[in-house]
Amino acid sequence: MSGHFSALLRADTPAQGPRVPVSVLTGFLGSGKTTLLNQLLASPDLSGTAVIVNEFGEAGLDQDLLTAAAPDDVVLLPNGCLCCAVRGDLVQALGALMDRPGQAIQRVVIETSGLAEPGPILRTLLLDPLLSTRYRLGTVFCTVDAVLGQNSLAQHPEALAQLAAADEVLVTKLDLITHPAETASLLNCLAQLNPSAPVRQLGLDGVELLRQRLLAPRADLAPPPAPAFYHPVGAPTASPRHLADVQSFVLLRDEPLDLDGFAQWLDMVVAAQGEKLLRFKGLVQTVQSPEKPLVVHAIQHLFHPPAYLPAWPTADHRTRLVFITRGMDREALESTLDVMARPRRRRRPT
Ligand SMILES: Nc1nc2c(ncn2[C@@H]2O[C@H](COP(=O)(O)OP(=O)(O)OP(=O)(O)O)[C@@H](O)[C@H]2O)c(=O)[nH]1
Repeated sequence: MSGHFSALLRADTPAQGPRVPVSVLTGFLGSGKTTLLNQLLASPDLSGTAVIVNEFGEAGLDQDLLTAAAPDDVVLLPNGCLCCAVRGDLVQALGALMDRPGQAIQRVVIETSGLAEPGPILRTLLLDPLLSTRYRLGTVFCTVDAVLGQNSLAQHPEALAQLAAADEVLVTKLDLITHPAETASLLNCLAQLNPSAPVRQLGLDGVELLRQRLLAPRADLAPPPAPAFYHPVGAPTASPRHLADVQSFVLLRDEPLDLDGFAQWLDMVVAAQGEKLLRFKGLVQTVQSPEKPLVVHAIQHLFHPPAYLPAWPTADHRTRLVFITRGMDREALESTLDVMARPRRRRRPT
């Protein structure tokens, strides 16, 4: 039986056992969601946690970067933003998780895309007749980057919507702040924009606190009335209005890239078009270390230190460079990458 009517019929059946909490981890592009989840999932007492990862773009990398999770416990919903194109997929994924054989799911964490507006996702979780008999909303966490967060809130309405939806705000990357005064203005801004959400400045104890919240989420709540930023029930929600000028694409390369050439190319890209770059992440196969993928992250114009994974997470060893941009020229990126990062041929001695 499938379809809307049968879903409603099944929803009349009393729920079997307690409902599984679904926490939502949102936060703007590159604010540290995957990093945080990896730290959390390394904890043995969080086994039984299923993770639904949504990425904006044609090819996600987060499932490969979530190294601490058991592969079967990660469901990837690529190619869109959970609040728009793939909401039906979310309902389906949650349904399938509940029905799957093996160890029962204890909790679910949804990592939204960094461009998702969480309101419609929360509405789906709370109001979908089938889901609400089996799942309940846990905590909505929002990560905010201590360095770039204030700028993102000012520039990107998606970041504001994410903050507004949060039950708890998690400030990440405090280690990159040299003077505590630098965060004062951000904290003030967060308190004004969402006064009801406690702000946690994430250090090691912050992750521990989060672990506790996932193990013992708040009590089973009746669905609250829809806040103003939710779409009214029945209204069309599929229009990705906020994403109209955002493009995502992935550059794939079968051949290993020259590391120095790749680094120069990336520097050039950021120098020339950095203001159009929202997010870049890549798994790179280099000529110098083909067996270990180099993980590269840039958030807007800011690079994080690149790191090598000990091994490729899957059999796919191709270089994958994921861009999320507002108006970057893909063709120019493709052609300059090929010129600058092409493996250098050794000259034969004459
Ligand atoms: N120094 C520092 N770097 C961090 C911290 N948290 C995350 N990062 C780095 O920030 C970059 C982006 O982190 P991710 O965890 O991928 O961010 P994300 O929010 O999942 O990114 P999207 O999925 O693209 O939205 C990576 O290079 C991380 O290593 C932190 O607390 N301190």
